[in-house]
Amino acid sequence: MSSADNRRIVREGRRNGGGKEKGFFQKVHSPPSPLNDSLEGEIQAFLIDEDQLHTYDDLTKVNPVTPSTVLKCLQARYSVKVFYTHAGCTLVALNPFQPIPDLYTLDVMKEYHGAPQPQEFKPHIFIVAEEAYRNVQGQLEPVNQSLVVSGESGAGKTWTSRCLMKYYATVAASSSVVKSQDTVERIERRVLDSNPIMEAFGNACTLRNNNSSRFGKYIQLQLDRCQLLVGASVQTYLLEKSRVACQLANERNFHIFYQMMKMATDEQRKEWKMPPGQCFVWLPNSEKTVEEDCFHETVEAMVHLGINTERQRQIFRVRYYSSNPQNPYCC
Ligand SMILES: Nc1ncnc2c1ncn2[C@@H]1O[C@H](COP(=O)(O)OP(=O)(O)OP(=O)(O)O)[C@@H](O)[C@H]1O
Repeated sequence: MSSADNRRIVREGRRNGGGKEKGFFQKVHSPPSPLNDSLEGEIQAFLIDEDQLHTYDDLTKVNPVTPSTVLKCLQARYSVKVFYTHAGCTLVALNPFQPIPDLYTLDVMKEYHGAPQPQEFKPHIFIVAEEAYRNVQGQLEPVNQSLVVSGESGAGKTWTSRCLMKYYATVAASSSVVKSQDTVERIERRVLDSNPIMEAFGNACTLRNNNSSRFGKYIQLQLDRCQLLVGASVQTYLLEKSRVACQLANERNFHIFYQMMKMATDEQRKEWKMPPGQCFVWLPNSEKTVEEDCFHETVEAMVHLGINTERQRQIFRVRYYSSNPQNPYCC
């Protein structure tokens, strides 16, 4: 998918614990008028049927469309563990903040991919993925597709992007094309392996999110005329470089530094001049263990992406200015 001939937007939402107190539902203050009275009446009439609110799988069907009716519907859906809702051509995804294993299995992917009309299934990120995939095959010429994933920090954008990449790495893979089987498999693997690398070098633990992306990314997946994945590229932008030198209290530097510090072999420590137990002022909160402190996974992904040992050594080499006995970077 690339430039914007056809765009769908996935909007991510954090659920703030809900409730008016936290601004999830905000009352609109406006002077009383007959029009406002009748709108208020319509809203009340709509909301009275509380048991039905979760059944609205498209927010355009909500009537009247107001912040309170829309948010009440989303809240009702969330409370029955339904996390996706259409809003016309946009999909609203709420973050469940817990694993929902059955929602993203291979079988579910196959179901959406194989369905004659996937949009008739219940709202899911795989509907968006599948529609874009089908739209690539234009009537005359292939048509580029774009998916925009937006939302506040912690809303689930990284998660959703991973889901989309997994989906395409699965459905755009071919088991029937013998000639390029190896290549295709390698490309799928590489597409997925780009995630742990980008997250190790570009994500950090923040107050809002243990695995917060500190950069934006534009991922391009390239398909051939048979709709098979043949290439991918990632452009990154606006990396929060200042985090290397300076982090907010209770936040951390980029994951990669902690991964190196915690998981390096004796040989690597020697080479990187990083004795065990040494701590650095610019690597605060290293005692906090996050799931992402996984150096082996990063290195394995680098190998799959063709980054050889010598290149890895260049990347990981730590510059250590030992000439200054009062080195400000160590504590
Ligand atoms: N659909 C989901 N199912 C289970 N967990 C989810 C889902 N969406 C998000 N999460 C979890 O919520 C947390 C925050 O999600 P994520 O890192 O994707 O947010 P983000 O929008 O990319 O944030 P940031 O802008 O800070 O990078 C992660 O721990 C992620 O695993």
